[in-house]
Amino acid sequence: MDTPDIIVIGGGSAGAAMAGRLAEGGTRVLLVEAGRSDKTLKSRVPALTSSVVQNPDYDWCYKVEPDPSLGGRADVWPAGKLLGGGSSLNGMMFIRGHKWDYDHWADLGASGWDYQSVLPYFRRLEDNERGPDAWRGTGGPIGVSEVRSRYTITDDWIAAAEAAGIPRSEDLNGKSAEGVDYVQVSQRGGLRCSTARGYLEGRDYDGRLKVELECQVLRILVEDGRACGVVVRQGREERTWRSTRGVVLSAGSMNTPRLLMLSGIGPAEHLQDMGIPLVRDLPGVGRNLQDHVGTHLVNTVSGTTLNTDAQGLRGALQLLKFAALRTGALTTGIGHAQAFVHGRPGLPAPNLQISFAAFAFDFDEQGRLMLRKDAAVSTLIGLMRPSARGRITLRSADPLAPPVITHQQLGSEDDIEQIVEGIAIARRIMEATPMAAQITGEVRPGAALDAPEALREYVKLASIPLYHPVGTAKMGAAEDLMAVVDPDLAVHGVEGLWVADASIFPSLPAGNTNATAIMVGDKGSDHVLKALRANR
Ligand SMILES: Cc1cc2nc3c(=O)[nH]c(=O)nc-3n(C[C@H](O)[C@H](O)[C@H](O)COP(=O)(O)OP(=O)(O)OC[C@H]3O[C@@H](n4cnc5c(N)ncnc54)[C@H](O)[C@@H]3O)c2cc1C
Repeated sequence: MDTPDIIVIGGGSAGAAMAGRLAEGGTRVLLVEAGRSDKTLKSRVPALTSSVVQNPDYDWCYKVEPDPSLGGRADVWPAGKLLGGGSSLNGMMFIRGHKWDYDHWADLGASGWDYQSVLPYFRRLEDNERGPDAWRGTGGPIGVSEVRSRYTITDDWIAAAEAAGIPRSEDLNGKSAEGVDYVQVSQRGGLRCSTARGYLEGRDYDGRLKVELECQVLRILVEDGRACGVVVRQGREERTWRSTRGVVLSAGSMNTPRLLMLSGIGPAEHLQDMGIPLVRDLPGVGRNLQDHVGTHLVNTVSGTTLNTDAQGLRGALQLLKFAALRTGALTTGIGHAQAFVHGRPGLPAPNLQISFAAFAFDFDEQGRLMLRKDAAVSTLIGLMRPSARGRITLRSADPLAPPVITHQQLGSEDDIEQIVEGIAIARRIMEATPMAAQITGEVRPGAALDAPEALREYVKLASIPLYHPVGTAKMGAAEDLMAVVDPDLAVHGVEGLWVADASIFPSLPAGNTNATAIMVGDKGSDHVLKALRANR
């Protein structure tokens, strides 16, 4: 390909969708991805996810600053560094979020991103095993399937949740995102269906799409106020690639603000401190960082769970099952059933995601995460609308230096209180029929931890980030000084530059963020195509 029309930076959940759809729409696209190919069993076989997460060959492994709200812990935040990005290493839970979330985006200034406007894109991006209806789609690039690692105890958990008063949802991605149901996963035929697989694999769109791997963009070239190319590092070489119509930045919530700032687009004062010449003062770049946070309830149980299935001969049987039928333990994602609930009255939408898995992890003596050896289940109580807002800044002007990530997962006493309320709901499910008869113990927090104050302390120490960073280049109206892109995803004040990834979310949706990021890439392509047609 000669000079492309558009360069897309980052082939992750949103970027691969963006690049595929732009090429489908007649645009000549160069997709530049820092990571390697996702065509490896480690990514494709669902249960091998743990071999890519926190593996620097496939993961950016960002170390955040010590978080005072988590007792000063400095966690490592994983982020996909391979084609497909997060969609190639995540837990594969496929969930869109609540109607209210998108109507709220529109209220925050993202006009044209209300629920009715995003729904057609959620439908067109998926190939839903449950079939189509007014809310769900078939024939799209992303396979959405039922969990193929089925355990009776998951059915029992759903029944117990109903007995505890949580209504059964027909489809949490359908008419109502409230109640309890099985998880759906982004898989096709028992293998992970990343955006690399869904939008790119085996397709070059009649020569209109070229993908460069292991090629890290160092900065975006802006000349006379217009984005016209990128400076990249491939191997030891540094080079410049130009495009005729512009650049789409889809490098994810940590790298998108980093690249904007390295290119002179961001808070003027910070750029001056870093010695980077200012191209456009946008104070919102890197601000508004949000992430879900959650705490686990872990129970030992009688009967079979994935933990016991992973041992010895049973483990061998699971291997055979996977090889022959693409079912069983090796197809597991991070959750098997889930409930979206209102933890307290008066909320416009559920504030808690309670995810159940028919397995549980523990830490070994070196502090590494290991599957427990006994039959155990885990319930993750996730806070859907945490109050904290963090920040991404540059460490230096060195484009290879990791960014500084400053965040407090638990931003207020009320955040902690909501999780404590969620633990009470999760415990009530375990005490309900038919779960109660199978519970042999509570490992975490531990039955002795019952008093509210003790539980609050537990939440502060045991909560974990859910790896859903969003919002660091937020979309908003022109009059919102902290908005980085407008509702067409165009960067304020720079021609020919768009952002499409989770960084543009004005706020967190209720649920894991991959499906929403893909929707942003897919819908975003229509905004870019519209702009290209208008400026012909
Ligand atoms: C461990 C983990 C588990 C998760 N589990 C789930 C789940 O079960 N369900 C769910 O819905 N969500 C889950 N998520 C979240 C979800 O995967 C992300 O929200 C989503 O992938 C974000 O998409 P994105 O397009 O914004 O960024 P990404 O998918 O991260 O894409 C960014 C891409 O840009 C590339 N890139 C970055 N910088 C450069 C550069 N300078 N030059 C070139 N390329 C660059 C990256 O390598 C990457 O491929 C999980 C995330 C993680 C990390």
